Amino acid sequence: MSEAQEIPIRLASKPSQQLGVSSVSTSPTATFHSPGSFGGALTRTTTGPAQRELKPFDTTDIKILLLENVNQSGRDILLDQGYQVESLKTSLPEDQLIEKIRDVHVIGIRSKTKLNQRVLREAKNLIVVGCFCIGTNQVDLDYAARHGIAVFNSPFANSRSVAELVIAEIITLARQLGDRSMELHNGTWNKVSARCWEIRGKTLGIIGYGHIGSQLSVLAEAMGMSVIYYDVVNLMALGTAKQVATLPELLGEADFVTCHVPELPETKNMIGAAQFEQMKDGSYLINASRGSVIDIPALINASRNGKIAGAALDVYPSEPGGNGDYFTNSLNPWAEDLRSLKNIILTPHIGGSTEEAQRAIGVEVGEALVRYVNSGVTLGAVNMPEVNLRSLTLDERDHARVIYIHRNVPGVLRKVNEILGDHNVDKQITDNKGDVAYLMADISNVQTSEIKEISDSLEALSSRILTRILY
Ligand SMILES: NC(=O)C1=CN([C@@H]2O[C@H](COP(=O)(O)OP(=O)(O)OC[C@H]3O[C@@H](n4cnc5c(N)ncnc54)[C@H](O)[C@@H]3O)[C@@H](O)[C@H]2O)C=CC1
Ligand SMILES: O=C(O)CCC(=O)C(=O)O
Repeated sequence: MSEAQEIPIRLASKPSQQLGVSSVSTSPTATFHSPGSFGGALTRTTTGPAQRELKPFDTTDIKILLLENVNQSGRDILLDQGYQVESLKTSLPEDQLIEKIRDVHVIGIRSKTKLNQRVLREAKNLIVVGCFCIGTNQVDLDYAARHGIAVFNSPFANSRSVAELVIAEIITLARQLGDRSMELHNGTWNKVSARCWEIRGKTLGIIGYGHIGSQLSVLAEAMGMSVIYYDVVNLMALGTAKQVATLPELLGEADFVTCHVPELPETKNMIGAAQFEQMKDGSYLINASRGSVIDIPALINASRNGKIAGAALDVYPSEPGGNGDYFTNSLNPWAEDLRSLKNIILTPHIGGSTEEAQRAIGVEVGEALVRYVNSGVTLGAVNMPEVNLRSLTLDERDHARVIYIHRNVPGVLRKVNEILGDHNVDKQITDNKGDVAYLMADISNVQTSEIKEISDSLEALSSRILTRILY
C-alpha cells in the first residue's frame, strides 16, 4: 500500500486536488491535536525525494481574510490549499477590522489597511500577515514580531510599474498634457508651446535610489535625461547617473525631483517650504512614495507662487479605503485647493496598479503565506529572522517540525534542547532579529502521543512567544 493510501484523504475545495489532512481539525495556532495521522502526506511528483506536507491542522480550518482586492493569482494559491478565504474589495474601518481579525489565522492587505497595536492586540488567532505590496509601514512590525506574527511583502514586483508611471508623468508635466486634455474635454482648444519642454537633456533628481529609484534611473537615461540621486546609503550608480552628497545639492540641480523613499520618521515632510525654496525656479515635483513625505500645503504655495511649474502626486496623507467620490476637504483639509492647481497630476495611488505587478505580487505573497503556514519557513519575512529548513520527505514518517518563536534572551537553546533531547534532533536552525528569535528543529523518533508533551513543555518556558508543531 502506498503512503498516500495509508492516511486519511479529504477532498479540498477544488475537486481536482486531494490534500492529505489529519482527521481532526484545529487551528494553526494550536500546538497539538488528537492523534489522527502522523503524516499528512500529499503525494507529489518532484525531482528528488518526495516531500512531505506538514499540516497538523485541517487545511479547511485555516481562515484567511483578504482585503483591498488582492489579485486572483494570490487568492487561487490560497484556495488551492483548501483554506477558507474571504476576499473583500476594500479595506475596512478599524472597528469592523477588529471584529473580523479576531477570527482569522492569516490576513492579506495592501497599503490602506492599518494593522496597528489596537488591531493586532485583538488578533488572537493571527499567525501571519501578507502585505500584497512593497510598503509595510501600515503594519506595526515590531509589535507583530513580539507577538509571534510574521509579516511578508513583495519587495519589488511592482517597482517597474511605478518607474514607468513616473516616466509618463515627467513627459506629461513637461508638456502640460493634463491641462490641455482637461481643457479639450471641456470643449476648449488651447494650442500653446510656452513653457512646454522636451525632457531630453533635462536633469532628473531621484530621492531614494532603491528598487524603484534605480529602475527609473535607467529608463530616464534611455530618454536622454541626466540623472542625479540622493540616498542615505552610498549606492552604485547605474549608467552615468551620479550620486550627490546632500538633498539641497540635488534640489538645486534637478529640473524634475522625484521621491522614492519609505515612510519613516526621517522622511516625514522631507519636502517642505525650505526644500521648495531650494528647488530650481520652474522645476517639477513628483511623489509616488508615501503621502507623508511631502508637506502638501507647502506644495500648494510653491505652485501658486510659480516656484514650481507642476507636480504629480500618487499618494496622500489620508487615502480612502475604497473607490468613490472621497477626494474632498473632509479627507484631507487642503484637497480642494490641491485639485484647483494648474499642471498638477493627481492619481489615486496607482503606481503599482498594473496587471503584471498585481499578478506577480499575488503569486509571491500567496506562496510565502502557504510556505509559512504549512512548513514554518520565514524566507522573505520582514519582521522576523529568515529561517529555512529543507522539507521533510515522505520517508521521514515519524518526524515532527518544532517551531518556537521566543524572546531573544540567554539560555533558551539549552532549555529547548533539554525538552527535545529525548528525541533525535535531525536538524535545527535558530536566528534572531532584535528582541525576537525563531527556532526551527526537525526531530525524529516522535510518536504522536508525545507531541502534546513537547508542546506543553515549550509553552511553559518563560521565553515563549509562540509554539507550533507541524507533522
Ligand atoms: N505609489 C505606489 O503605488 C507605490 C509606492 N511605493 C513606495 O515607494 C517606496 C520606495 O520603494 P522601493 O524603491 O521599492 O524601496 P527601497 O527600499 O528599494 O528603496 C528606498 C531607498 O530610499 C533610501 N532612503 C531611506 N531613507 C532615506 C532618506 N531619509 N533620504 C534619502 N534616501 C533614503 C533607502 O536607502 C533606499 O535606497 C516604498 O517604501 C513605498 O512606500 C512602492 C510601490 C508602489
Ligand atoms: O497597490 C497598492 O495597494 C500599494 C502599492 C504600494 O504603495 C506599495 O507597494 O507599497
